[in-house]
Parts: sequence; C-alpha cells; structure tokens
Amino acid sequence: MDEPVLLTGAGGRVGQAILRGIGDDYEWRLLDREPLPAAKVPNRVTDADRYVADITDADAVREAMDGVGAVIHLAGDPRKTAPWDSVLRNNIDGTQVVMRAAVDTGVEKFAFASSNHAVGGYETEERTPDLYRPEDGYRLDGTELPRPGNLYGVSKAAGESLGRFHHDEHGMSVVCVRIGNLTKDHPPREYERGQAMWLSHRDCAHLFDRCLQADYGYEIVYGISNNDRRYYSIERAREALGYDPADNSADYTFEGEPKDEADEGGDTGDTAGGDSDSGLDDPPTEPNFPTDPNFPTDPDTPTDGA
Ligand SMILES: NC(=O)C1=CN([C@@H]2O[C@H](COP(=O)(O)OP(=O)(O)OC[C@H]3O[C@@H](n4cnc5c(N)ncnc54)[C@H](O)[C@@H]3O)[C@@H](O)[C@H]2O)C=CC1
Ligand SMILES: O=C1O[C@H](COP(=O)(O)O)[C@@H](O)[C@H](O)[C@H]1O
Repeated sequence: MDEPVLLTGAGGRVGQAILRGIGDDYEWRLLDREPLPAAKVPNRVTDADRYVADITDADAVREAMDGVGAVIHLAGDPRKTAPWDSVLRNNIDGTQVVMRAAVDTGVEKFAFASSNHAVGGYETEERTPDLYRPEDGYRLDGTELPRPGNLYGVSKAAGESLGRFHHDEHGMSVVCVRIGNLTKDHPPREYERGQAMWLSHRDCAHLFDRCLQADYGYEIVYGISNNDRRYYSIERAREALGYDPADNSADYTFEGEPKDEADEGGDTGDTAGGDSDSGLDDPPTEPNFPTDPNFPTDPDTPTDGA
C-alpha cells in the first residue's frame, strides 16, 4: 500500500485509539477541524502533515489528499441524537467530499467509520434484551439491509452507499466498518448492549491496520472485539481483512472489572507489538475523552458507553 495515510477526525476517540496503536507504523496525514495538541500527535508526524480543516471544505480536503495512498475517514458527528442538519453536513456531505477527493487523486484504499446505528432497527422489542446475551444465536453479518434506528444511523447508511458507489464507479477499494462501542481498558460498565458490541482500543487499532493492509473490493464488516455476548458476526472481518481480535467483554465482570486480575490478557490499550514511544499521551478513560464544543454531549449516551 502506498503511504501516506490520511486520517480524518484524528483528534477524536477512535482516531486516538488508532494512533496510539499503530501511530509508528505509517506515514500519516492528520486532519481535524480542531487543532491537535502535541499530545495527540505521534512524534514522527511533522507540522506539515497536520491539517486543520473542515471535511466539507472541498479545496482543503483536496490539498490534504494530494499524494495520499489510503484514507481512514472518521470525522463526523458521532451522536446518536444528532439532528438532521448536522448529520447532513458533517456525515453525508462531508463523507462525499472526502470520498470524491480520494477517487480524484487515485487513492487505493478507503476505510469508512460506519456504525452499529446503521442497523439499530434490528434490535426490536421482541429480540431485546435476549439479543445482547451470550446464549442468543441471532447474528447480523453485514449482508443485511441497513435498518437505522435514528438519523445518525441514516447518515452512516448513506456513507456506506457512497462507498459502494465510489467503488463501483471508480474502482476504489472501500471497507465500511460498523463500529460497535469503543472504550478503553474495560467494556462499557453495566451496559449489556455496550458489552455485546465492545471494541477495545487494541482491537480497534488492529482492525484499521488490517483495513490498510488487506486486499478487498467493497466490504461491510462489524468492528467489535471477540465478545461472547454479540449479535454481530465478525466472520467477514476475519475472512476479508484477516482481523484477529484479542479482547472479549466476557473477560470482565458486568461492572467492568477484569475477572482475573492476574490475567494480562485484558485490554491494556497497548498494541500486540507493545506500546511504543510514539509520543502520544495516554488519553483519559471515558467519560473524560475530549469533548467537541461543536457537538454537545449526547444526553442519551450512558456515562460509560461513550
Ligand atoms: N466511538 C465509538 O464508539 C463509535 C464511533 N463511530 C464513528 O467513528 C467516527 C469517530 O468517532 P469518535 O472518535 O467517537 O468521535 P469524536 O467526536 O471523538 O471524534 C470525531 C473527530 O472528528 C472531528 N470532526 C467532526 N466533524 C468534523 C468536520 N466536519 N470536519 C473535520 N473534522 C471533524 C472532531 O473535531 C473530532 O476530533 C465517527 O464517524 C463516529 O460516527 C461509530 C461507531 C462507534
Ligand atoms: O455510533 C456510535 O455508537 C456507540 C454505541 O452506541 P450506544 O447507543 O450504545 O452508546 C456510541 O457510544 C458512539 O458515540 C456512537 O458514535
């Protein structure tokens, strides 16, 4: 794969999990509409590779895209209660701007941060809460139609469609990762749904690493750890990308404590290759993740689910 890799939304929760895990492994261009403090930027990324820009600004995105080999596109409004004007602008229009710039400049691979909320409508009253429990066999595998449960989910389904279009029309490899619930160090506490779709930091970094390394055409995969509780299949991520997650929410109590304190297998936030001297500060654990003044805190988000 050609480098550099453009990472949009680099200052956010997912962006920082990726950079802490694989920040030393690639040549990066980091884009975010908020200036990134030094603590959020790997040592080897120069000032010239940091772009403060809004993804709806086509000229600015085009400039950042010049010479890029792959894109991980995370920037957007992550709130499940986000209003239409925000998801229309940040998630749909912004994604089109980034994808268009990518095909225009000949980018090879594009990983798009989709969401569990693109299929939230499958969690019907009849299926829940059994769906969230390990003994339940129901699985979504990425071949089902989108079924959003909110406008944020609609915007993520739209992003997946934009990816399909740009793959079919322009040949760009596109993988849409329906991310579950990213938290650091332990699964979301006392939250069955969150524990069923937990994505640990190291599995997140590993998964997006595979999105950069694997060969694929167009894929929709689920981005969760190897949780016993789950209703998303990770088989397609394994097959198409070579995803091999290390963590499982079953290794923690419902309250989020490691079941075996002596077991080093829990998510330390480090990558399989060990934490590096990438220069990144350890981000605070939720709910102290940096907040975006442009997106007020989602009142529906459980404290530990963010
Ligand atoms: N954190 C999670 O568990 C999940 C996240 N996702 C998706 O992953 C992506 C990243 O999510 P988080 O890191 O949690 O969100 P976040 O809010 O922590 O980070 C988003 C970053 O994107 C930047 N940004 C937002 N709109 C922008 C714009 N118009 N132009 C440029 N930069 C912009 C923000 O400044 C922020 O640094 C989002 O697309 C979200 O929908 C999907 C499922 C779960
Ligand atoms: O897409 C997202 O999903 C996660 C999990 O959803 P939740 O409804 O269980 O909280 C959410 O935490 C994240 O903010 C959002 O972007």
